[in-house]
Parts: sequence; C-alpha cells; structure tokens
Amino acid sequence: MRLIPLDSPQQVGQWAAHYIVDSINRFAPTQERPFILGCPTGSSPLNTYRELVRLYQAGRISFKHVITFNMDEYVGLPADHPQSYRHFMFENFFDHVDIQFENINLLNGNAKDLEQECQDYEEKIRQHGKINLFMGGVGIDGHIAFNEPGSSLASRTRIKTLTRETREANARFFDSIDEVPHMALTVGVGTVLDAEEVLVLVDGGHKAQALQAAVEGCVNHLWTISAMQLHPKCMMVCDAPARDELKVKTVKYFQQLEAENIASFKATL
Ligand SMILES: N[C@@H]1[C@@H](O)[C@H](O)[C@@H](COP(=O)(O)O)O[C@@H]1O
Repeated sequence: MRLIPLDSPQQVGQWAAHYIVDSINRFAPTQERPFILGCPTGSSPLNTYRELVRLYQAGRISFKHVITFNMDEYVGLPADHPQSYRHFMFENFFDHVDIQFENINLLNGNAKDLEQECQDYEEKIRQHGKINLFMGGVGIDGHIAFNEPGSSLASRTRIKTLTRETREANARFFDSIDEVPHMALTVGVGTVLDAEEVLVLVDGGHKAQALQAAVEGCVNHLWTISAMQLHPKCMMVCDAPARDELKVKTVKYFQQLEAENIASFKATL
C-alpha cells in the first residue's frame, strides 16, 4: 500500500485527479480498448471531480473512451432526487466532460428486482475484464462503498442495510435523518479488490480512525477498508488531519518514501 501524505483536501483532489488523468492518458484508450474507471460519491471526491473537469476543459484529458462504474446507490430514492448518487454524478462530473452516456454504469436503486440488478452489475464489470482504477472514499466507520462493519471481505455487489452511524453521517445532505434511506446497493469488498488499482481519498480528522485502521490495523471485517491491505496496488491519498491517529513513525516512513513525488507534485501547483 502507498500512502500519499498531503496537506489539504484541495491537494488530495488535485493529486487524485492528476493521477487519474496520467493513468488514462498512459493507457491511451480507444473504442475497442476503453479505460474502466470506478467512481465514488460523497464529499471526499468533490475536489477530484472539480479538478478532472478543469483538466478536461484545459484539453489535458478526454473521457470519450472511458467507461465508468459507480460504487453504490441508495435504494428507493427517485433517480432525479438531488441526493441520489446518479444525480450527484451528473451534476458534479458527467455533465461537464465528454463521456458517452452509454459508457456510464450506475446501480439502479429502484430496479424491480434488486438482487438481479446487483448480479447484472457484477456480470457487466466481468464482461469488461476488470476495472482499471477504482477510486473510493471511506466512511467514518471504515466502510468502503457501503460495505458496513461486518461485511464479508469477499462480498460482491448486493443490497446492504445501512447502519445508524452511516445514516447519521449522511443526514447532513438531507432535511432530516428520517429521509436517509435505510438500504443501498453497493459493490462488494471483493469487487473493489478485483480492480487493477485502488485509490482511496481520505480527508478530515473525522476519518483519522478509519485511516489508522486501514494502514496500521489488522485486516478485519469490522473495518472493511482494512481489506485494501490485501490489494496488490492500493493508494491512500490523505490530508494532514486524517493522519492524526497514525503513529508518528508511520507518517515519517511514508513521508520519506513519497518525498520526491510530493515535492514534484507541489511544484506544479
Ligand atoms: N457510500 C458512501 C461512500 O462511498 C463514501 O466513501 C463515504 C464517505 O463519504 P464522504 O466522502 O461524504 O465522507 O460515505 C458514503 O456512505
């Protein structure tokens, strides 16, 4: 695992966006050989999407041959509900870049048969081989996508009941907690682990415990983010407050490892 110790949420977004752009450009996707990108929602990726849109507008990247798969979606929210993840993605990213509509994959939380919807989603990912780069965030309780504590680390796309803690954390986007759905569709931990590469965005002191569990903790289903230790190519991109629970020695270690990379990144700001 790589840990990229940055200063602010803005830097986290810039770093991640530049990393994604470089990965796509290096891959040089075509119609026949598209780049498959996994996408999260929430507040963590907002800076990244903003920077991706800016880089697109500057002519540094095209999403024409990029296929996306989103991580999760609430069950039962109308598709045009301002808090549906579908709505979030169009508002913050898809509407502002040249991605082709048919290349966008989102879980439908209003499907008649939700289990079938989840199986079809897994199948569709499989048809594309694998997700080249899965970007994600992390919940306060260490969940990745909506894989709440106790989720199987081998889980695949399925329906999950949301914990009270997650509903409380997400209540800030709704008028009251009563409006936060009780269930969601989510890719599994196993689905994320299958990706070629995983990039997790972690910012804020409220995520410090989750980052500590991810980096220093044991692989444990109570902190599903810790399963990323099993991934051959995972990167945690974090700001300074998110590192508050890590040992000084751990932070120093990663700062030394990434010193050159971070210096050259900061020189471009
Ligand atoms: N299902 C989402 C996750 O995919 C997201 O990573 C996490 C963190 O959200 P935020 O970035 O708003 O802190 O919470 C939500 O519950």
